[in-house]
Amino acid sequence: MAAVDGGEVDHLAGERATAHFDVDAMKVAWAGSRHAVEVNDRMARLVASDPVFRKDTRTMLSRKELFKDTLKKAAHAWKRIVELRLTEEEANLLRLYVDQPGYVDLHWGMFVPAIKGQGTEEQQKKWVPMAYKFQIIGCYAQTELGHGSNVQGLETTATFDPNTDEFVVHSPTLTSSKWWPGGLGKASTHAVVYARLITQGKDYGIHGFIVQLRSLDDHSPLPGITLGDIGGKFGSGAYNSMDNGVLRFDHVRIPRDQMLMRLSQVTREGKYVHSDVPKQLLYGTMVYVRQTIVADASKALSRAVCIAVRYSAIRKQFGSQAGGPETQVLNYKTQQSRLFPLLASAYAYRFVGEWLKWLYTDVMQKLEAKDYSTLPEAHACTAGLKSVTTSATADAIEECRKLCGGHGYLNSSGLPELFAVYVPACTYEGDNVVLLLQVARFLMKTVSQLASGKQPVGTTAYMGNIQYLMQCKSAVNTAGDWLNPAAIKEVFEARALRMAVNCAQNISKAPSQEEGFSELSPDLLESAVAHVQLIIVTKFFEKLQQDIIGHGVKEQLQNLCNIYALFLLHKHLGDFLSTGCITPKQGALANEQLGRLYAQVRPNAVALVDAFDYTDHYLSSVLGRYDGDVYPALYAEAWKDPLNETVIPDGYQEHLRPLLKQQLKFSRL
Ligand SMILES: CCCCCCCC/C=C\CCCC(=O)SCCNC(=O)CCNC(=O)[C@H](O)C(C)(C)COP(=O)(O)OP(=O)(O)OC[C@H]1O[C@@H](n2cnc3c(N)ncnc32)[C@H](O)[C@@H]1OP(=O)(O)O
Ligand SMILES: Cc1cc2nc3c(=O)[nH]c(=O)nc-3n(C[C@H](O)[C@H](O)[C@H](O)COP(=O)(O)OP(=O)(O)OC[C@H]3O[C@@H](n4cnc5c(N)ncnc54)[C@H](O)[C@@H]3O)c2cc1C
Repeated sequence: MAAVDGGEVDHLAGERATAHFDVDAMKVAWAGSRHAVEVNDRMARLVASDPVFRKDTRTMLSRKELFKDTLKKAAHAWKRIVELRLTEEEANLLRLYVDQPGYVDLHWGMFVPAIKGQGTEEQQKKWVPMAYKFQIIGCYAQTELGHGSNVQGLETTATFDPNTDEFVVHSPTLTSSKWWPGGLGKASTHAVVYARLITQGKDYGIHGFIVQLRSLDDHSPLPGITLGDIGGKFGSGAYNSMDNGVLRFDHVRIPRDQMLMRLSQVTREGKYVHSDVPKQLLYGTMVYVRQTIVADASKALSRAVCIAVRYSAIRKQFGSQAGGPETQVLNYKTQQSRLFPLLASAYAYRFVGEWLKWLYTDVMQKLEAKDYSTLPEAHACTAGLKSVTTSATADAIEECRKLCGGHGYLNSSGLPELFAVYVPACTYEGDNVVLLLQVARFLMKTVSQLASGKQPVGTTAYMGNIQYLMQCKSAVNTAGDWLNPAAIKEVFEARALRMAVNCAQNISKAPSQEEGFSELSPDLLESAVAHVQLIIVTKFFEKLQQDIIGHGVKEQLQNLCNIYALFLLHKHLGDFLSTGCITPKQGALANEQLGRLYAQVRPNAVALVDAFDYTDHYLSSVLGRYDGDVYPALYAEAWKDPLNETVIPDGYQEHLRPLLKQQLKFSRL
């Protein structure tokens, strides 16, 4: 029996009516422009209305069915992109709303950018058009079974043979097997492979090579190549749609011109020539993707928050007096204090992601003009923001699941799958701890340069104010004083600088810089987090300085910005107190102010998540439905489970009936 009574429409109408701001204008602030709202909306609806892109039974598919479904969706998406002559912007959004990890993510997200970033113009002319037309499918094969974080430790070799003008690509050990590349397992025909370049008997370290893996006629692996999928991953559905792969080379020959030669070259004679560019540009594709991952964090977090806010407005528990209505769980202060900082974080990550995109574009333009001065900062910002936003988002999705009580644990809530898909973001594209240590290294370098009088710039410019920031005391006297951006910025700057200087001083006491860094690494992580949080807070304040249009929009964003900053202050109170930036009393005032801000957000909460403008298809959650008609949807969804296809379950005859009918009795009974 699967029938349910029909629900009423828009159970959240009352919530929407209490909003104090123009939701359409907030959509523009969130998306970045009116054009962005329009194109997002159009692509989301295009996907939602196409039956091929349905995903409501995804978690019930077997791995093989899921993978085939992913191939079907990718091919259909491509067909629609071509038929409708979509622009690159539209095509990217269409893929985003299809919302199923697959080989295309790595093809467009890493294979093409690697060739564009590290290939010569000639190589780009040859390979990029084929990739753009899907005549070849590519992946990014860097990580190996034995080494991922330590890129310099990769073992795969590419040895130049001057007799044939070829490289011989080889996997010398089991641990040198490529392991993890998405799209490699079953779909890719080509890969950008990272391997140690050996020529004239010398090892020149890691370089990129384009290697064909599979026949373009029948998709079979080429001679000398062993490859396959690495196996099932965390969660049902989720990232199992992706064919993360294993790859081994047995002396596979490729032409010399398939080494990506923009940064360094091997001549016909086998001479190694390095161009006049920093060798770290080899890591350029990772920097590019880390930047996109920050924007993705706000997407994933806002989805989870949208589900949790809408459901919390529908769900009622306790508080009924004499048969009166129960209390919406969103009215509980504990629910607000857990949920609203996540709502604020979604907005914060959205705006810092926007800024990071700008920074990345700016750095790329400078690189074109052979100005490499901003590369270290770009690396530190992308690494740090990738790390902080993905860790917080993964935790936040799990918190949203708990905020939805028992129903959050159902696949139909959308939250388990969202978590399972999202959580590897803390590991891929650089383990979050490894990346934070890169930020710490950058900070220690900056601190050491302060002594020599070098003025720090960009996101470390605040460190130049060292005389003041090392000794300042917050002047906050009332809870309301914490609404002053200057008061917040000052304590975040002082905390970050003091933590960095403390680390630098303690490192200098160690026998060597290296030993000191290693010994102090847990503190260095916290110092890096403090610096990155300062960046996020600062960029939110800077966003508020921009021209923000629409009734009440700026006020809402101000509230969210203050919540984001004061929530961090409350969470990391120990840092602020131990560095002497604030007093315990000031910490308590910040908390008092937070409570007031939550009360101001409460009537706007549903409208603030509506501003994300997500379709029900994209949210994929019975709890997060736009109309709030949760219970009939939950009820109907249960009946779709394969277990409910029959009234009597498979296995009854073999295992249940004999048990129920058994004559044997325990002697003691
Ligand atoms: C719209 C498109 C979206 C597509 C998104 C698709 C998503 C699909 C999902 C998943 C894809 C996942 C793909 C992957 O995971 S690919 C593999 C990623 N692997 C890693 O990230 C490895 C991490 N490790 C490293 O990056 C490096 O090994 C390292 C940790 C940085 C250390 O490198 P190394 O040993 O060479 O260097 P040092 O620490 O000694 O540093 C030397 C100096 O170089 C500077 N540096 C390091 N990295 C960079 C960089 N990227 N850019 C610029 N500069 C860099 C470092 O700061 C040192 O500088 P110094 O001045 O101190 O000498
Ligand atoms: C879903 C998914 C998709 C992926 N896709 C791709 C892909 O398309 N292409 C590709 O090439 N790779 C891919 N990867 C691989 C990914 O980039 C690596 O797994 C990642 O870089 C982490 O490296 P690792 O696995 O070697 O972790 P490890 O470095 O082995 O990490 C293990 C632990 O050691 C710690 N650790 C490591 N080094 C240090 C240090 N110096 N100091 C302190 N702690 C340390 C880490 O913090 C972690 O806790 C993917 C991985 C996943 C999970």
